Amino acid sequence: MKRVSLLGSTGSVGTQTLDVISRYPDRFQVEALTAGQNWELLIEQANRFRPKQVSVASKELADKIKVHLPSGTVVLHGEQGLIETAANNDADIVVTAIVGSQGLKPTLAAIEAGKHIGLANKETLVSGGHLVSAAAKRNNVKLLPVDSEHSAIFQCLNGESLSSLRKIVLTASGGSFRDRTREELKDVTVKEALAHPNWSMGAKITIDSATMVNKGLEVIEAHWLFELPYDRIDVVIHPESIIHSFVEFDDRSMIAQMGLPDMRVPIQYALTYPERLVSPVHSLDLTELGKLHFRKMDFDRFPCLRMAFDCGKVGGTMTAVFNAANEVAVSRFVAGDIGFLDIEDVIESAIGRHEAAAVPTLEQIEEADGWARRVAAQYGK
Ligand SMILES: NC(=O)C1=CN([C@@H]2O[C@H](COP(=O)(O)OP(=O)(O)OC[C@H]3O[C@@H](n4cnc5c(N)ncnc54)[C@H](OP(=O)(O)O)[C@@H]3O)[C@@H](O)[C@H]2O)C=CC1
Ligand SMILES: CC(=O)[C@@H](O)[C@H](O)COP(=O)(O)O
Ligand SMILES: [Mn+2]
Repeated sequence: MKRVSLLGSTGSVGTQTLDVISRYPDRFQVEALTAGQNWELLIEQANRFRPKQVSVASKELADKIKVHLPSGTVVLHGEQGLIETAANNDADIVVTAIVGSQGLKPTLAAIEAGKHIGLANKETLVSGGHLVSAAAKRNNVKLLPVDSEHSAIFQCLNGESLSSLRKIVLTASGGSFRDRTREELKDVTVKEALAHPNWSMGAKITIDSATMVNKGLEVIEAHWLFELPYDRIDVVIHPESIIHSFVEFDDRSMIAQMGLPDMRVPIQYALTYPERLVSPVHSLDLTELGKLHFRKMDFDRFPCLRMAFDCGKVGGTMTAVFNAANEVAVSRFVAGDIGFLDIEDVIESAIGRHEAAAVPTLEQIEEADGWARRVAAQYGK
């Protein structure tokens, strides 16, 4: 029986993780669940999966839900609640399905407590990749990728010698606006940005996909997960999201992982690795599909991806600044406060003014993150 703590159980990855878990009641036990604001769904989940701990964003919400939970379920809240549910229980694996750099501290706490990580929260590695990577090694903890591209690469590298790996190639759908020119992006709406062509996901990552920030975060995530320099990480546009990523070896063999775009596949693989269990996801019929398409990445059309590569190469606190500025910019865009193209200007204004600290401590990362949030909040005011 594998015991699972799930941070962000009410979100897109969180609910799909519970869907996977519910199909294998003899294999999984839910140890802890956490939500932000969606207390009603959390109550439903807690009564179904009977975790020992739950956590919500605030004390107010914790007080509100107490009476609706199974007896014996401990209710926590805030940052400390996330850290407790990540580290202070009997979980074997913590699935980080929470959004944003707030995932960093609980992830580090889980690793220090010796728990394996099913890593969906890419912002964690973008903000503090070197800390997470070092802690995982020190504690002999596995970082099992949930992000579809990284799961794909992880699967392609199964049993392979990393010394003969030439490069990895992340595929990018191009997001909601992939066929629009920059001129046509000026007045796009939040509703249009939220209409991803292939994946149904939370709002923040869907906007990130449209700006290509998502691929930028994924490049940095891949740098830490697979310990590769940035010049051995490529990105190509693949509009169908059928090939989830691929790798090339020294002998020029390429191995790709493919399947219909459904997050339950990488989620399940992270939970059951190295086993492969039956999944409810439909088979991919390549004859029905007929063709797959690939295009060179256009860094002028998608400047956020160029910025992500540049920040990754600078390293230190620069990637945390990139991430934090983007988080604020996306919230402001969704709130109708700035336009779609302002997102890249917000990021540029923060990274352009930041003096990166190399090999930062957690405190330095938090400081840089907070600074970038203030700069991004002030943009245009
Ligand atoms: N969705 C996808 O298919 C994929 C997502 N990812 C990554 O996985 C992560 C989650 O994405 P996704 O599921 O789409 O996001 P969602 O927005 O759907 O879900 C986010 C989750 O985080 C919780 N949360 C938000 N703020 C807080 C807070 N202050 N305190 C505690 N919990 C909080 C939300 O709670 P509530 O809703 O209750 O407020 C919710 O459970 C992201 O890092 C994303 O980049 C990676 C690959 C694919
Ligand atoms: C499902 C998943 O892993 C997302 O990160 C997805 O890949 C977004 O797609 P694009 O960023 O390629 O549009
Ligand atoms: Mn992805």
